[in-house]
Amino acid sequence: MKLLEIAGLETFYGASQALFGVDLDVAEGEVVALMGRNGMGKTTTIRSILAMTPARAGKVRLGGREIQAMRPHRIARLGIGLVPEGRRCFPNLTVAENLLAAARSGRWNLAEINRLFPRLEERRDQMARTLSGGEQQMLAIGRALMTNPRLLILDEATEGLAPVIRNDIWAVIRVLKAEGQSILIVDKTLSELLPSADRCVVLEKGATVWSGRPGELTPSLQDRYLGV
Ligand SMILES: Nc1ncnc2c1ncn2[C@@H]1O[C@H](COP(=O)(O)OP(=O)(O)OP(=O)(O)O)[C@@H](O)[C@H]1O
Repeated sequence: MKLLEIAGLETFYGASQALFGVDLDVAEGEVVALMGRNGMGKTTTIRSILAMTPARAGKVRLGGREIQAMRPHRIARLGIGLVPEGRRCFPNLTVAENLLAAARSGRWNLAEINRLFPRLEERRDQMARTLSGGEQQMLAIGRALMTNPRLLILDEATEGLAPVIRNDIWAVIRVLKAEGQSILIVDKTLSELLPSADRCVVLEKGATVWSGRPGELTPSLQDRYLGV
């Protein structure tokens, strides 16, 4: 069953069109990599799924229900957890307060997040603004999971982080995948992204131009669609 279905998405920033027909599906339990060079529309697609920048044409369905005309907070409540680019948390709340502020009942609660991210438990009473970049990213992922989303969306979750922290984050993504969490993920490091993805969707100039399994994304396709 398809959890997320996007068809013919077109999105504008003012008069400037950014998306020209994005098609994308995420099945239950699937990890889908949303790919493409800089500026091809990955973040805009994510913003349109959540109606942060609403689409002007096309359909977005979550669990079969059309959501493109809904407000962002309502879409989030229907079960989409976003880890946005730039890892926004409440700087003047503690780690535990940040997590609890996002809580909705389900598999993920404070104890389970602490088990997933032992570093967050060690820092539970620290203000979020005092965390390192990597810890803030863990907190952002923890916050999204605390909403117990049907679909988790990660936009450049490992960007700018030290290798050891990136490894921790990829390990968590593998745990989530093994548990059947549906995930839509944008990440620039193909060597880390491809082994975790079930399927890839490639955007070029705001439109879907290729989709398939990671093993089908040959070096020549990578060069054509993702090379610099
Ligand atoms: N706030 C904005 N106002 C106007 N144009 C924008 C805005 N944000 C993005 N765009 C434009 O929309 C297009 C798609 O950008 P988007 O950020 O979605 O790409 P991306 O694939 O996520 O790129 P990156 O990998 O650099 O984050 C680009 O041409 C970009 O310049």
